Amino acid sequence: MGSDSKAEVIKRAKVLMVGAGGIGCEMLKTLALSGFQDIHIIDMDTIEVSNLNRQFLFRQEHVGQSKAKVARDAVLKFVPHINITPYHANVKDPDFNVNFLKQFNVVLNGLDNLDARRHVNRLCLAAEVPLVESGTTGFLGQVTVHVKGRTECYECQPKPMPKTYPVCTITSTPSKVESQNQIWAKDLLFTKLFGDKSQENDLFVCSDDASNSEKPMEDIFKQAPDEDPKQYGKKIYDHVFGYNIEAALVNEETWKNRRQPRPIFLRDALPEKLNLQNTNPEKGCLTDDLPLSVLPFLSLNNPQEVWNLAENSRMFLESLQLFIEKREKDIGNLTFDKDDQLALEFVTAAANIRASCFGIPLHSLFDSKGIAGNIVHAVATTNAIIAGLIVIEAIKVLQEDFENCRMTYCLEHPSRMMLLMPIEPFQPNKSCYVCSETPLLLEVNTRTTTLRDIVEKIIKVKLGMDLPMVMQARTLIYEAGDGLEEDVAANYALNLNKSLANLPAPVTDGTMLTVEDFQQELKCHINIKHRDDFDEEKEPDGMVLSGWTAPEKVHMATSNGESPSADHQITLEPTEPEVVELDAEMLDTKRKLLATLERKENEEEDREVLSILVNDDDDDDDVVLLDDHPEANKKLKLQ
Ligand SMILES: Nc1ncnc2c1ncn2[C@@H]1O[C@H](COP(=O)(O)OP(=O)(O)OP(=O)(O)O)[C@@H](O)[C@H]1O
Ligand SMILES: [Zn+2]
Repeated sequence: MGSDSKAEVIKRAKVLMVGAGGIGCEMLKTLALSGFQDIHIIDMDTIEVSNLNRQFLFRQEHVGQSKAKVARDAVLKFVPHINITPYHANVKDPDFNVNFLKQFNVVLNGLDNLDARRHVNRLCLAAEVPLVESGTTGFLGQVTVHVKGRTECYECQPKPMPKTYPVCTITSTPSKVESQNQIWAKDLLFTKLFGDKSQENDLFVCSDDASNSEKPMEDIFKQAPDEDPKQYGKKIYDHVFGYNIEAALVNEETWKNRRQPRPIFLRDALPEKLNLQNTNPEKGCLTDDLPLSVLPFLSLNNPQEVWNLAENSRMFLESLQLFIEKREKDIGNLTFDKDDQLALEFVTAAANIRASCFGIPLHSLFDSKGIAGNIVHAVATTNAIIAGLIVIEAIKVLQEDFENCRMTYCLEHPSRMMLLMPIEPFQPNKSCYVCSETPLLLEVNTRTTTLRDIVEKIIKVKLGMDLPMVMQARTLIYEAGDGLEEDVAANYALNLNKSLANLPAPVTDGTMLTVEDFQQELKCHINIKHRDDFDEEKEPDGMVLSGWTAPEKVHMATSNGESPSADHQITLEPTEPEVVELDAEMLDTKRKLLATLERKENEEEDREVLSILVNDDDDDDDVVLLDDHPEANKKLKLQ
């Protein structure tokens, strides 16, 4: 496609979009309006009410339907004569293998988790298809370009662990991102009970049982004047953790690709005698000096402790009751504040009960405070800008104009008068175990560590392989998968429980293991180094893996979802714009910041795409206006 004109490459391109959420909806619209004719979309999710505020291709009547399919139908309404092929599926399904990917000219990610991003990165490397990767968190975002052999791959550099959390799908599918339950508890339930009651959300959904009740559904959250607060609390409990979950289960489409939740009713969570026990603080015990709290009355004094389901259930009921009895005048005006002790107790309990429904880890009050206090709301405009930049980069890739490809960071505050910071893509990292053959090093006690530890904690979790095969020299010591012969599977099961040194082909100091995942077409080598002792605090796994891109803790709040894209280079600290400049100076010499005032050859073309994404009638579509700039209204050209 190299020497062809832009219009031609766009017309002939076959593109794969992964993710039809916040970024994905914007991206599909921009692709279609830019002239792309053949677009495939994979998304495993169904539409939630909480998506509607920014995933503008979806409407209320689409709730519960496949995102990929509804996005296709919505776009075909305004661009009817193009081909859009939706797949309501997980990109990790074996159908989307390397051969499937090879049919595409470019892959565009609009994902929200590290796991799927790593998987797509590996498929793209194996299929030799360029990848444009993206992520947003609030006002921050980034687009990066990954071309095998030319630029670093998505996994060449460590990924920061986000300290902030996106507002995610908070209604029926919190299977991956644990913070989703905190968001659900504070933004939906807390608000519904104690804040703006008119807020529209999925909480009204009832199972048939509940909807048979005489009261209209809206009334469920309203406490009747003569209603006992305890009874009211029990009713809310059963509604949100029992009937709502039952109702969500009805839509089989939603659970096709994920684990089903279990409804929890109060009678199952709390033995009747505890349920009846009146722990609610006697009015005399509560003084104005102390913050309202249920903790002392339930003897839950350690904020680091994770409460069990019964404790969470009691906390839920007691804190709700206390709100009603002691803070009646605030009700209707409250928004969650992590420093409001009672609110935090309520939100922690509600989030944990919901996590129990979904079989995901619960959090202590302490952790919950961190999570609930650090949630970043998705900003539709950031998604639109990022989607536009993805399309701009995709076009450069299709034209094989790799020289001009840029990784672009969207900042919250201008730095060097720029809100969009373009950076030349980096060279591949020669010691990346994903895109180069460099072996990893694993320090481990080979006498005490089992093969299972290595497979689960290292190969699956750290290296992100799904169906690994492990070889010691020529001996196959483990293989995952369903189609194994019975005796072979039994043999591997035995191996899993053996320590490394006791395997049929012993793994000891100096051994090199070969690990391969056929689906991802990823093979890597692990050199084993025996070590007797490990620091329990710093090395709790009893193993140290070097040479992989471990998550790093940095200040940046990144990514559309739980993990960021390639973003290790810059510390985006909104209150200190100069940080960008300082950090940039420390970058490799090849890593240059580019002055965006400089007009580029392809600026005219980029402008067309940007005008689609900004979607504004005025002809300033191609510019970014900077806040607080001394030269008011000075306009910077986007590169
Ligand atoms: N493994 C996967 N296979 C297919 N689609 C995936 C996979 N992982 C994530 N996705 C999709 O990527 C999209 C990410 O979009 P986005 O971050 O806007 O998420 P969301 O769940 O729609 O919204 P939010 O999380 O902000 O509430 C989602 O629609 C999600 O279904
Ligand atoms: Zn790499």
